[in-house]
Amino acid sequence: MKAFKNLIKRFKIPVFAFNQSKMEKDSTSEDASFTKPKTTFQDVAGLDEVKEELVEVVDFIKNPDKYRKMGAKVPKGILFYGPPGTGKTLLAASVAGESNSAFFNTTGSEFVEKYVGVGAKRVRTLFEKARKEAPSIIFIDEIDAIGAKRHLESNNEKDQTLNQLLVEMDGFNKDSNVIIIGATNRLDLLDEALTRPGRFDRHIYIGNPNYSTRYEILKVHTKDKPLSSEVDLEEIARKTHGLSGAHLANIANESAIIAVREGCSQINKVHFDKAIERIVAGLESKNSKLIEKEKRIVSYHEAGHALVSNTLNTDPIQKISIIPRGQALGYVLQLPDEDRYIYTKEDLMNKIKVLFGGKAAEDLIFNHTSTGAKDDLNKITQIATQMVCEYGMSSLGNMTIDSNFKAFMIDKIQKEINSIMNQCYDEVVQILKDQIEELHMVSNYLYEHETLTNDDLCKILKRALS
Ligand SMILES: Nc1ncnc2c1ncn2[C@@H]1O[C@H](COP(=O)(O)OP(=O)(O)OP(=O)(O)O)[C@@H](O)[C@H]1O
Ligand SMILES: [Zn+2]
Repeated sequence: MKAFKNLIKRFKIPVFAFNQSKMEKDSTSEDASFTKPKTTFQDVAGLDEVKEELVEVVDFIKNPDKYRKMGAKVPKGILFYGPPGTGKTLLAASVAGESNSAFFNTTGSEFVEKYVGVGAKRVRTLFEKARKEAPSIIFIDEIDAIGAKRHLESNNEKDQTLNQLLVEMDGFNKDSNVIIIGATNRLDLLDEALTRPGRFDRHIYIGNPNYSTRYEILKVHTKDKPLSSEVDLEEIARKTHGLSGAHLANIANESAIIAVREGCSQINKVHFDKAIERIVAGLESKNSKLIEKEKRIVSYHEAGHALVSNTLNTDPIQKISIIPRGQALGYVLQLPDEDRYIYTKEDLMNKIKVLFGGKAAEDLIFNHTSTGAKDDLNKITQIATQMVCEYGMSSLGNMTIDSNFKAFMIDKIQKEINSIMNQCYDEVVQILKDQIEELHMVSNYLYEHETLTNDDLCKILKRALS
């Protein structure tokens, strides 16, 4: 038994999943306990853009006067949203660690009680305590448990709890130096009262990690573990597309446990493979070949969007990713250069063409389309319909067609919509055929790196020219 314990120690297998060893309990008052985490931004791998934003928050907590003198508004509420296990709690703890604040780690469901008034009282106590211990960070995980839209279900107790939270946030003394960080997997479920300016008004998306971030996360979680020399973390990062940071932490931990079980003194490649298999099998029955194939398809799909957008000189692409996000397979983040309210016919046609870029690329390369184009097709149909029925941009002439009229003209409308869509689609296919080499290059880049910025795209296209 002693030998086993020593092995556990050697592999640094944590007894608690969360970095408990880095936390010091300072208080155990039943209703509102807090810790002083030692977690820093260094414990959070990747997520550089998010950390950059949070550095400012940390500075604010440390030097509130500097900002107040300038009349700058205190950030009060920050909302992290995105899929589970992506480091939201870890980030909140690291803000507390970096700023040496008291960390109140709570969950929305803790406040939801059977008895009316109990949740509200808990919120009150929590804020009182946080103000007393300031600077403090109040972290509320699964904030949707109390902050879901109020009209969806009438629950007196929940409403009271949410109201109390709003009252506390509004009543914040400007000098109190308490920051609340909420986390949710579903931003869309939250009551607008919570997300409006002055409350949780900074929304930060935290998504699943890309290849290089997965590599960094693996490094963090194996740093104190004895790895045998043939273990290749880059290869493991490549194999774990679509997994979250929590999954990766789990894989590192699981492989250590397997190594202990097998009586080995180091963690080897086989241990990792077994651990990956176990974690992935627990998630879905997909085998890795299927995942690879999907990844190929999505890479071409997103590369198609990007190339068409670039060719037509529409709003520049900010970032493309093939990491699944919600229902969409991959996504293209396109930022308009300026806020626009008026679009010409050409603008709208271009929008349709960029949207067709994904489907056209799939058709061209694989000779068939996946279900991943559904979202694009929805948008295309909507724009084309508006062009015909609302903006007078078809050969039906300068007229708007309301729903009464539509029933009589449905065939004609359909014909116009089809003609717009076909014209756009054919042009897009031609654009992609003309740049088939570029399409392969961009797609390969995406497959490998999983994200692509506008700069990356420009570099690839320049290389294609030379
Ligand atoms: N970027 C990262 N760097 C290092 N470790 C990470 C990272 N992301 C996740 N982890 C690991 O995954 C564990 C779980 O992450 P965390 O609890 O912060 O996720 P979460 O987004 O709050 O999840 P949930 O939505 O389920 O509450 C962390 O304790 C850490 O070990
Ligand atoms: Zn698409």
